[in-house]
Amino acid sequence: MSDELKRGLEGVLVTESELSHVDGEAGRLVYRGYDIEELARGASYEEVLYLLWHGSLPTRDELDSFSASLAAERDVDSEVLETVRTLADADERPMAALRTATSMLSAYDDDEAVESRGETIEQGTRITAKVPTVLAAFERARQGEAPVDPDPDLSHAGNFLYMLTGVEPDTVSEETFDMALTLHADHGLNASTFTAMVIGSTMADVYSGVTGGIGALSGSLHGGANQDVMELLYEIDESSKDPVQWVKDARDAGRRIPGFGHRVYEVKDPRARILEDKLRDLSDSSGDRTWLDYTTAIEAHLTEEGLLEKGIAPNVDFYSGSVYDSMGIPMDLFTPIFAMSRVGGWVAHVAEYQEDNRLIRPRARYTGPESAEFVPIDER
Ligand SMILES: CC(=O)SCCNC(=O)CCNC(=O)[C@H](O)C(C)(C)COP(=O)(O)OP(=O)(O)OC[C@H]1O[C@@H](n2cnc3c(N)ncnc32)[C@H](O)[C@@H]1OP(=O)(O)O
Ligand SMILES: O=C([O-])CC(=O)C(=O)O
Repeated sequence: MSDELKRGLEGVLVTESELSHVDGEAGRLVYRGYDIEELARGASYEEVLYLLWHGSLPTRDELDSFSASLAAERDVDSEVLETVRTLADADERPMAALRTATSMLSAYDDDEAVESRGETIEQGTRITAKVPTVLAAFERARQGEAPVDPDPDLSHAGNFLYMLTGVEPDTVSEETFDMALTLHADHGLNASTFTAMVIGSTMADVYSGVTGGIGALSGSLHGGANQDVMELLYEIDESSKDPVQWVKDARDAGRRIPGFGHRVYEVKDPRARILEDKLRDLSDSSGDRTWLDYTTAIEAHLTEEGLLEKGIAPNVDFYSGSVYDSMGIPMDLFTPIFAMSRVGGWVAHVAEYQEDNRLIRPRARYTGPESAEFVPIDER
């Protein structure tokens, strides 16, 4: 047994996976061999889910029946929606509300235990289908509006935007959102996926894994960074300072820049490249270049400062927020939207790992005293 200590499990291999490969040196991401650029531009989120869960890209017929099975599971029990409203009234943060409601969904699922890959995928299908309904209902409740029933004829992306606003989205918004879902669907053993896998490795149900995944994703070092980036951009805008000066001051004050740095990528994240292109398209068509100008100026400055040379480059969270903001989506929904996509990856990894399951249980090097004399409470 090795006594080498790897803090943060950096570089530690814990399993084999056929799902996604993050090539940190080349800045390349593939899902089951397919380049993320090609999938983002050519495949829908439903196709990507099918690929991750079933091993190959679907034919048209396979996609139609898969999409229909997902759409058929979108309805959420009224008691869960009632709780969602209570959470919105209590001003709960959207990620925390999503975590609570996802956990509650299991009470309305008759098949709680999962005993095979097929059952994991079936339960995962129900959760993946219901998460957008919960999230949209939460946002509607915050706006004092009733939830909008899901529309089974709309795509996963289109239906979410519809449930959020009550209006069918235009093609550009639907395609942009669908692309964002594809980009966020999976990413090797990131912290939230590993969390879901650890939970799955005890043979707990999928609700537990997804609930844990949402909790892990919410933090500012992980998915929470997309909201932090947007807050930073608004802070710059409201300060009326030059973005480069703002970043210089932030760096002088020892602040980390959210949306920069990654445990695996040593170069710019390929998803950030794609989202930057999308932001450019959206800015060109709206004529508002504010976020594009700020983000590109910050990136150029940090490159000049030598951060990129040190391997601290823009990650997916640096450009995603500006894209969502350009679509009129509230800032604190960015991380829940990340979760709504990543649930597909969590389910895929749990299903894959459980096929040849081994309980995940690492060790800590004990540094406390070996022997301490116990003193009863009243004598301390
Ligand atoms: C979807 C995602 O989860 S993508 C990541 C989203 N998170 C963020 O964007 C938050 C900002 N980034 C970070 O905090 C980090 O880069 C992490 C947590 C993502 C990865 O961190 P780690 O692999 O643990 O690297 P670590 O924290 O040890 O940083 C290594 C060095 O880079 C520096 N660094 C890392 N990120 C940043 C940053 N955003 N801004 C400035 N410096 C940074 C650290 O200060 C450290 O420098 P040092 O060696 O001189 O002390
Ligand atoms: O891989 C990681 O550590 C974080 C990340 O980019 C993701 O989860 O998408």
